[in-house]
Amino acid sequence: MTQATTAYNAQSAATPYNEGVIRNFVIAAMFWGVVGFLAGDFIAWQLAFPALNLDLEWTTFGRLRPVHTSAVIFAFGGNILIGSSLYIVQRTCRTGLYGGAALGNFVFWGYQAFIVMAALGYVLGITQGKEYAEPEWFVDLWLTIVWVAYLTTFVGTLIKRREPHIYVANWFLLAFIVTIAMLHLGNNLAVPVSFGSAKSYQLYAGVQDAMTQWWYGHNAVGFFLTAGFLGMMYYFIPKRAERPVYSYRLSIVHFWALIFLYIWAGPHHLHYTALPDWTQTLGMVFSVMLWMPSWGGMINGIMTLSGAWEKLRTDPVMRFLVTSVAFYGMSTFEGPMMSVKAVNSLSHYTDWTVGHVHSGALGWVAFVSFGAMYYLFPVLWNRKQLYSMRLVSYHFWVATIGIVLYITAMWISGIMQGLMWRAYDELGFLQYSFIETVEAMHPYYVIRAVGGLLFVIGGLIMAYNMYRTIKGDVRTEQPYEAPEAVAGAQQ
Ligand code: HEM
Ligand code: HEM
Ligand SMILES: [Cu+2]
Repeated sequence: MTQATTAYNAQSAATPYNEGVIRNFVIAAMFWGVVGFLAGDFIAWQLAFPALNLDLEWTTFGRLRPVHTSAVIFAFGGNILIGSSLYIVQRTCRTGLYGGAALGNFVFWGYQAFIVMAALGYVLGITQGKEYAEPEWFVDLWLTIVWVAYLTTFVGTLIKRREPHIYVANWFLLAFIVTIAMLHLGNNLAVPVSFGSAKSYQLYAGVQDAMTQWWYGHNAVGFFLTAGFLGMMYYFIPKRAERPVYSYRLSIVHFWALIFLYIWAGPHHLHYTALPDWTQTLGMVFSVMLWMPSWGGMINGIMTLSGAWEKLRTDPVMRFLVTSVAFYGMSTFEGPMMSVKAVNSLSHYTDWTVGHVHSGALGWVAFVSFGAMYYLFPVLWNRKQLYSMRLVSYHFWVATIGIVLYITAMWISGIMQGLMWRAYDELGFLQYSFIETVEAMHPYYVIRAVGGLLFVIGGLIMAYNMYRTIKGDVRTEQPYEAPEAVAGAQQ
């Protein structure tokens, strides 16, 4: 350990960081992660074998699908985002949480209550039917209160910082918090039928409603699934690699470019709909431009490792972090390509979209979270090291194979689906009936579900490793037995 880090640790030991709250968020992320992955794999098997709908209204694909998407995005992703943002803001500002444990715990329990209310609602059929914004008005109101508390504790901590500079990770995290608040309010303007009723109607109608919904949906990707996780990347990769960010200037340039461009790209979800054509073209153009700042982020993340590439071999936690950035690069190349109208006319409504989603969701969002969580376990529970580096490595490979199976199956089935839908015979009739295209998907749905199963198994390996680390156990193993570089990086 260098002298500088020793000095830093001595100082941080004297600073009252609130870590109990962070520990809760990390445990919750692990728990909801496993729940969300299981739900995802279950609906994947349902698509392959419809009998698994069990003929009960509560267990149909239609009701369980939003349980999956909300569990992985808001419960798993949300908990690790809020948890690590409150960790990062304290460390980089060298001060404790504004509002202390009381406000932090309110945010924690309030957020869990939101998740439970949302999920129960879906299973019971209470939904406003907007993708990624399914919860009804009363759940939305509750989330608004919790989110304001979250914003308060984050900004309050920034304001009372003891470090003059606001580190760039906090810029991304603040952009995430503020923009999600704006999207949530804008997209959920609805009037309940009565105060006793769970049902509400949107203020907008028709194409305005669609545009508002995809302004929201697209920017939920941009600010929940991207900006927030970039904040995590900017903290955990340099920490774990023990090197500074490759280019601080690039981080600032791509920050402003990203937030400016993302907001305009929503119409790429509504190509060839009733949306005015110029709006679709605008969305397409901004999406293609978005490729550049996205790759700026990727380059910055990966190049931070320059001079320390051997860590990819020696440190499986680093492997998670860097692979996640590579997947980020891949999905942000695929996205702009799919935004081009000619490509979208083939990909839209097909499994290609689902494959794109999961290369971003599994490869980027989940992997960067896994890396951050493996970093945090020993730090938050005051352990010298993880229980087992070997298990981290197994998790990495099992999950990576799972992702590859998932996205390659979806590329093939998606493109096949698109081509079959547009195939005409020599008389000008459609060559395939819809059910024939559904039958053709079957083998790929099985492959995807097997890939998903591997991803779930990886999650369970991680949960076990976490449990043993918290208990304070250390597994005797080679070659990862407390290598000095790795143990040092965990301080
Ligand atoms: C075990 C891992 C996973 C499996 C097996 C899985 C499976 C599925 C399935 C079968 C669907 C429905 C696709 C359809 O309607 O045709 C879906 C949708 C979705 N999943 Fe996952 N998923 C997994 C993990 C994740 C994670 C970790 C995230 C996010 C962080 C995620 C985000 C989504 C989203 C956003 C959708 C909606 C996609 C769309 O509407 O195009 N999934 N998932
Ligand atoms: C430059 C970046 C990106 C662009 C331009 C982009 C573009 C697109 C396009 C064109 C679609 C298909 C719309 C359709 O035909 O219905 C799509 C869907 C989607 N993308 Fe991306 N994408 C990008 C990055 C990402 C990343 C990094 C993630 C995940 C972390 C992601 C998550 C999603 C989701 C969840 C959907 C499905 C929405 C739905 O229909 O439910 N995207 N994206
Ligand atoms: Cu989009």
